[in-house]
Amino acid sequence: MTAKLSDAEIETALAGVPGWTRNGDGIDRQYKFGDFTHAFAFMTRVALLAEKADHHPEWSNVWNKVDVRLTTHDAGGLSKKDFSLARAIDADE
Ligand SMILES: C[C@H](O)[C@H](O)[C@H]1CNC2=NC(N)=NC(=O)C2=N1
Repeated sequence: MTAKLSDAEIETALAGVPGWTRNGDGIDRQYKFGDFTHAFAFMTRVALLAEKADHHPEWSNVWNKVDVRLTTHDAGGLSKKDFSLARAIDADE
């Protein structure tokens, strides 16, 4: 079982993922690209990172924008896995 982080732990972890915003039990970030194909290529890369981590985003895509939300369903809130995947996504940009 993945441990749910406390508010204090979340605040500390947020410092390591600039650009992400906490909203309730998740963290959110919007990515904008030059066009749809670049947005979709990003989604493909993230899909591979998610599979490798066995931790998957809640996300939507409209043309050149991708809205990503990370939360841990098994924990019912934010866990270390969310911040780890956020860092992996941003390291891959
Ligand atoms: C069985 C599988 O390992 C689990 O369902 C994984 C898959 N990906 C997941 N992704 C996210 N965001 N939260 C989870 O709790 C989760 N659990």
